[in-house]
Amino acid sequence: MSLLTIKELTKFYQADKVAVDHVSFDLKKGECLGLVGESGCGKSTLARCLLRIEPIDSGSIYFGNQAIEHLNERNLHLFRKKMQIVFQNPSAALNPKLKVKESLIDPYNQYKKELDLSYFSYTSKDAFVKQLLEAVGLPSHLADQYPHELSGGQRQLVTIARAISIEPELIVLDEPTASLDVISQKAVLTLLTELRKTLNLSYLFISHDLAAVSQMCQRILVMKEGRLVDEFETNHLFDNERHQYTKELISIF
Ligand SMILES: Nc1ncnc2c1ncn2[C@@H]1O[C@H](COP(=O)(O)OP(=O)(O)OP(=O)(O)O)[C@@H](O)[C@H]1O
Repeated sequence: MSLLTIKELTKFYQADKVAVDHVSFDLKKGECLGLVGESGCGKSTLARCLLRIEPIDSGSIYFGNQAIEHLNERNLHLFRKKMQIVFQNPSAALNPKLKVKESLIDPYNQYKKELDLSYFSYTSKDAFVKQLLEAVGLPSHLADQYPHELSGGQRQLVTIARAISIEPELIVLDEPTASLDVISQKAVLTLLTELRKTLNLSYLFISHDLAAVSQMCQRILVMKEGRLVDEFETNHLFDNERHQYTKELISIF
């Protein structure tokens, strides 16, 4: 069953500069779908468009059976709680003036009226924050610290804890390990794989790193200059019929 279906999505920044060009794909429930391509090819723009963070110029976005491309903010609220994003730079994603526990509780406060949590349970703010930190392997004392007191890897784990706190159905991971050292990268990817199974999540995993994508994902989309040029099951990565650009990406990974 498709969780997300994108049809002919197109986004211009200027009249003559297309960032996303008639992109179509679907993401199945429970899947980790990879999106690779070089810097500037339009990956992040596509992510922001499909989450309705940015307006689109044409095309359709279906979450389940519901077209969401024209919904107003009020009607989008219900869908926003089902879709979360983890950005590349955790320092920019966390408010430096808020303690970790304040950042972690924010999505819960926004959506609590509509939430029906099955994995986490809310008895008190402190107990909820503790569960979230435990879920990503962070010690509970970090709840009272500020982002600048954490390492880059810890900060990214906090943004992941925040994203899973409302048990979304889909998480868009936009280069979630790009700002981390190799050891933290591996830890974050391992954690994300475990969380997907435990919380029954679906991921759109965006990266320029084909090695990381092929390790995490069952299926891969390849983007070049705003267009999807290749789409395949990961076990067909090395097949001969791969697009020339995919072969170029393979040769450098
Ligand atoms: N807010 C914006 N205003 C104008 N042009 C933009 C804006 N955001 C992105 N672009 C342009 O759109 C194109 C796609 O950018 P985008 O950030 O989506 O690429 P990307 O594949 O995610 O790159 P990276 O891997 O470096 O993050 C680029 O040419 C970029 O310069």
